[in-house]
Amino acid sequence: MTILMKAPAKINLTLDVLYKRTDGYHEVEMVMTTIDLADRLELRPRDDGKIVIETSASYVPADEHNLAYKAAKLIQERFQVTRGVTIAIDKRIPVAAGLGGGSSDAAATIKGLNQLWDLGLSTEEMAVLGAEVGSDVPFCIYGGTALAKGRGEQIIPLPGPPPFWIVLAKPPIGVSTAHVYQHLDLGQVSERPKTEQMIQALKRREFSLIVKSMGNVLETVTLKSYPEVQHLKQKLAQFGADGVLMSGSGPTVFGLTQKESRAQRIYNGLKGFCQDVYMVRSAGT
Ligand SMILES: C[C@@](CO)(OP(=O)(O)O)[C@H](O)COP(=O)(O)OP(=O)(O)OC[C@H]1O[C@@H](n2ccc(N)nc2=O)[C@H](O)[C@@H]1O
Ligand SMILES: Nc1ncnc2c1ncn2[C@@H]1O[C@H](COP(=O)(O)OP(=O)(O)O)[C@@H](O)[C@H]1O
Repeated sequence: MTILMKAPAKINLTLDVLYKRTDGYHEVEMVMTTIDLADRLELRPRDDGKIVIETSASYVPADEHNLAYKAAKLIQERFQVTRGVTIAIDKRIPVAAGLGGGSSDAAATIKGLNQLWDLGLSTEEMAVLGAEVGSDVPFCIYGGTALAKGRGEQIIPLPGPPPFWIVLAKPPIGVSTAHVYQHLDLGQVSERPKTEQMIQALKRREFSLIVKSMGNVLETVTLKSYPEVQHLKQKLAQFGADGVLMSGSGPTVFGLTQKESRAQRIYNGLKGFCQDVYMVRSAGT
């Protein structure tokens, strides 16, 4: 039996950091939603007990550093599984971009192996396992739209937003999440995202209020280090995006609009300034 899984990317509609914890992580409050840009995973059973990663992208590790490998290894050990698996990853989500691609591959692996190895795990149990692989993995297990708290692993599902288009632009740099958190100075943050207002906006399915509530405190680090990220934000706004923000630790920025024709105009405009531009639908319902 071969299992096929879709591993979608996320964007952060809000990302607030409350304080730095004694364990080195940061206490966060963030609203995340799934978008229609996804890696494809094929999970093929192996009799030799090995975990083998095959990937189309040369810049993604094909060894034990791959988050899908880590997820499979964790499950093998935790449930004393003697069977192996080949995980073929068709990489479509930009890497080290703030879109959670690796986390989503790990989540898809956990869900896929739950089927392939008949583990009978609930969503909650899979999310707890996922948190051992990375802070964003539990959200990817649930998918949809959710408030994430703690270091990101505590998931409170939220109603999905009304449909909208997202234009993503990724400058040709990779940003390390650890580096961005390390250099965050909460004293420098003057504007916080309106998390509670975002939750209300989602409950009321009010696009204009969603746009007004967006914010990401990690922009204070990434925009300072990489002026091109700020430049792309300005271009997204200039070409007509209603809400513009950096996703996660960056460097990908996104613009939202409800009109397909406007999204197309923004996409065409951005193409003149940036090689990596995507136009996708929201998928967080
Ligand atoms: C910033 C966010 C927003 O969604 O996403 P990305 O930009 O990576 O997509 C997440 O908080 C990223 O989650 P994830 O990428 O899973 O992080 P992890 O692997 O758990 O941690 C990587 C490193 O980031 C720092 N870290 C992460 C989460 C957190 N709440 N506080 C932290 O300080 C720690 O230094 C940690 O060693
Ligand atoms: N399956 C995977 N897909 C992408 N990157 C991966 C994967 N496994 C491990 N990585 C590593 O994780 C790092 C972060 O990748 P990614 O999850 O794409 O970042 P982000 O969460 O910022 O979008 C990269 O430097 C990459 O080398």
